[in-house]
Amino acid sequence: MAELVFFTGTMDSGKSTLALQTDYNYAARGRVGLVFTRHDRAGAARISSRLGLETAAREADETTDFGAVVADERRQGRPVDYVVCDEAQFYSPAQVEQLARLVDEVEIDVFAFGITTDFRTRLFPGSARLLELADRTEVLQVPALCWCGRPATHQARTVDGVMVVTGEQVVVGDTAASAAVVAYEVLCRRHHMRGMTAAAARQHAAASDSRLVL
Ligand SMILES: Nc1ncnc2c1ncn2[C@@H]1O[C@H](COP(=O)(O)OP(=O)(O)O)[C@@H](O)[C@H]1O
Ligand SMILES: Cc1cn([C@H]2C[C@H](O)[C@@H](COP(=O)(O)O)O2)c(=O)[nH]c1=O
Repeated sequence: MAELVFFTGTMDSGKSTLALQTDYNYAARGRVGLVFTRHDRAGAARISSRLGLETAAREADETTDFGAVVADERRQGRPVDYVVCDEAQFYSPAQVEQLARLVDEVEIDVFAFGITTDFRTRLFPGSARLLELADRTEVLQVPALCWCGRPATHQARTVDGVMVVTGEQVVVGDTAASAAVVAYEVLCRRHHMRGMTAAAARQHAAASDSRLVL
């Protein structure tokens, strides 16, 4: 029985790595898949993992109709056994519905990978639809950690190192501290709600130390 599975976790929890592994393992057994992504950090039509793997993929944009793409492949005599969708938070709810129909009507497995919430802790529309429709939602097993050591559950956006809570929902970026002006940091809920990034915690600690000295 085909399934729609949503693999989720914070940024940096291994989703793209798992997407690439999933495709590799299915392809190794002779199954034929289509691999999609949207707005990967490495650029259009790429899937990149922080473990160093990177591969070509099909870029899904807002006009992509997954049902039509699969039908087209089949018309040209190419079978499609499964579909891998990375950065699925960026897909529209309508596109997630197309993926669900591929599972139900064409018996194709769909493996979607993405974060659930944005930097304001609000669901991405595509992720909300995946949570609503998936046969299974799997949370990645090795969590990224907040600076305090708790498993991270949310991601903060920083602009020039300072956490922000307003802005466009979609801004492609990385968790690396060396990243450009806009970067992301994974946090536990407690520290996200307090606006306490690692840098803010260090400043807070330094200010407390200097008060003790005075
Ligand atoms: N040098 C490294 N050695 C071991 N594991 C690493 C290394 N660099 C990154 N990773 C692993 O890769 C994970 C991030 O993988 P990635 O697929 O890019 O995540 P996501 O797609 O969820 O953002 C990290 O949580 C970490 O476990
Ligand atoms: C929180 C948040 C993230 N993004 C972007 C930043 C990255 O380009 C991707 C997540 O990639 P990953 O493979 O899970 O690391 O999403 C965004 O656009 N808006 C946000 O609020």
